Amino acid sequence: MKIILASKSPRRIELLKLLKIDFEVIPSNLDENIKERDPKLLAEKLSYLKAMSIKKDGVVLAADTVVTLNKEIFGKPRDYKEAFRMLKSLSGKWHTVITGVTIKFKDEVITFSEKTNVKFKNLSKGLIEFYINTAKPFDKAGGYGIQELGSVLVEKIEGDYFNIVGLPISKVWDILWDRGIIDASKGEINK
Ligand SMILES: Cc1cn([C@H]2C[C@H](O)[C@@H](COP(=O)(O)OP(=O)(O)OP(=O)(O)O)O2)c(=O)[nH]c1=O
Repeated sequence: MKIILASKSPRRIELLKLLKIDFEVIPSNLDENIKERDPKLLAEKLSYLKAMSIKKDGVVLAADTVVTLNKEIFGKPRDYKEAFRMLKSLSGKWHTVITGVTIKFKDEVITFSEKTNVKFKNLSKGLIEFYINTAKPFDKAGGYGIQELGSVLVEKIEGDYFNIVGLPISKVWDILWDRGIIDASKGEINK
């Protein structure tokens, strides 16, 4: 069965490539403005809506990542000011990155979410300014990307690194493997 990744995110494409499976990319172009204040439910609902918006036959995989601090949700910053405010409030604290995932099969839909905790260093004004001007993190939840220059903002993490980048690939793998979507015969000797 063909796997369809419903995402325009270059990071998700790269992460799914790590699994060495064939897939097609069809971005969902969903309007992400929905009314939901609970971060976990928001990430799960958006991933569900993204998956459901793809009408083509196949196993559809979609995800949504949000950053949350004390129940406040940080999506993608609209501009410099908002990115600065986000990074300033994340400075020196633990926050949580939640990625909601939906996998739609022919007769089953699975939605779940994965949480990873991230502790930021104390960030000086100069470092935050340098980071925003250099990395321009306006397409990233929370205003940073741990996989690039954002790595220098981070002191430690607790949980799945790949979940922060946008897809908890180990859990996604288990779901596909358990349902026989991955061609296990590839692992046979001499094949
Ligand atoms: C926290 C964090 C987020 N991100 C990214 C992952 C997501 O691409 C983005 C959050 O936006 P999303 O709305 O989850 O995804 P998207 O709009 O980029 O792509 P699509 O809806 O088509 O799948 O932030 C990083 O790349 N690194 C990080 O460290």
